[in-house]
Amino acid sequence: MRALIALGGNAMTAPDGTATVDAQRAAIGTAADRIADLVATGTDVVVTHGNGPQVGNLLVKNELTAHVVPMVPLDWCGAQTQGTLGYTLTASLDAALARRGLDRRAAALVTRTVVDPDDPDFLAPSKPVGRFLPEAEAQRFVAEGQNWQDRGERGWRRVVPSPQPREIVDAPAVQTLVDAGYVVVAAGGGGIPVLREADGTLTGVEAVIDKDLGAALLGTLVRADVLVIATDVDNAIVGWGTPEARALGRVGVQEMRDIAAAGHFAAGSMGPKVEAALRFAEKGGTSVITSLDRIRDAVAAVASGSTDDAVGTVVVPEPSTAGVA
Ligand SMILES: Nc1ncnc2c1ncn2[C@@H]1O[C@H](COP(=O)(O)OP(=O)(O)O)[C@@H](O)[C@H]1O
Ligand SMILES: NC(=O)OP(=O)(O)O
Repeated sequence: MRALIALGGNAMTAPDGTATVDAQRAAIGTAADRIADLVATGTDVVVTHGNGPQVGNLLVKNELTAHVVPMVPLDWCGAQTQGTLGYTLTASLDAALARRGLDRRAAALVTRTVVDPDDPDFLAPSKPVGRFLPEAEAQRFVAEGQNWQDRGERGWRRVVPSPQPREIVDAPAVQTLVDAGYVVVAAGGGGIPVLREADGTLTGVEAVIDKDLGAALLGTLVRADVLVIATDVDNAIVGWGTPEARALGRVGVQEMRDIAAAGHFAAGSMGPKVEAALRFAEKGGTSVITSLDRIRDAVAAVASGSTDDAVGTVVVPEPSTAGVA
């Protein structure tokens, strides 16, 4: 069994999104334990992770210090987050694997993802990054030409272009590492966005790819059996925030496409997770959207062919009646 685990914000920062070093280390330590539990079952694991808070914070640091040291572009900031988070994740994973007496090691790979220069998101940025601010403060930055969006209860957040991932340049290297027995950390932040020039060379582009969409593509390319999107809720919910809310259990791709088209999943949060789950399942794999604590049970349920709805929202290639978990 091969699993691609996509770690969400709660696995990378404090529950309120605080991205201090201690908060990140603590969250990543917990995530590493859950992943090591899965590795202990004999599953091959590739891990990918978000970088929204971290890359947004780096962008701010860049801008604030531009009068002292040279600015670097957003794709460099993304690469830096892959480095720092890869370093922290591999350290925590190695320790968690060793605590379980497993003779396995982690390796992190700087990963590039090709995007389309004509992607419409370059003109209408949609990816929230960095910290939340009250509207009045956000409007000051809007006046300076930045793009900010109202993200609901927690306030406003800066948005940057988020083109679709088209090709993961380093997928063959990920495949080689996982085949060799490594727990591989790859395509962090969806991968560093690059354009493929006419002569075949790659040029970085200022954007942040959605990590769940990157995970779906990488999962297909490394022939994962299951894509697990680990977040802070147990299921995708139909009627989210309404009295009719119900948790989705096992659901077929066509039915899930119809539910998504009806607008049940918010853009910038559950929306891309459901889209990623669908893309992976449409290529023949099984996708699960669940909470971090359930990843081992979710993979076990998929491996055994169980229809247990309690493991999360399971999107399967074949048609199925939408179940209530
Ligand atoms: N229909 C929905 N079902 C479940 N959660 C939803 C839904 N719509 C929006 N959400 C929100 O999506 C959040 C998960 O997305 P996000 O915060 O982007 O995750 P992560 O940081 O783990 O990648 C949940 O905490 C929930 O607040
Ligand atoms: N790149 C990305 O999707 O990061 P988050 O999951 O942290 O938003």
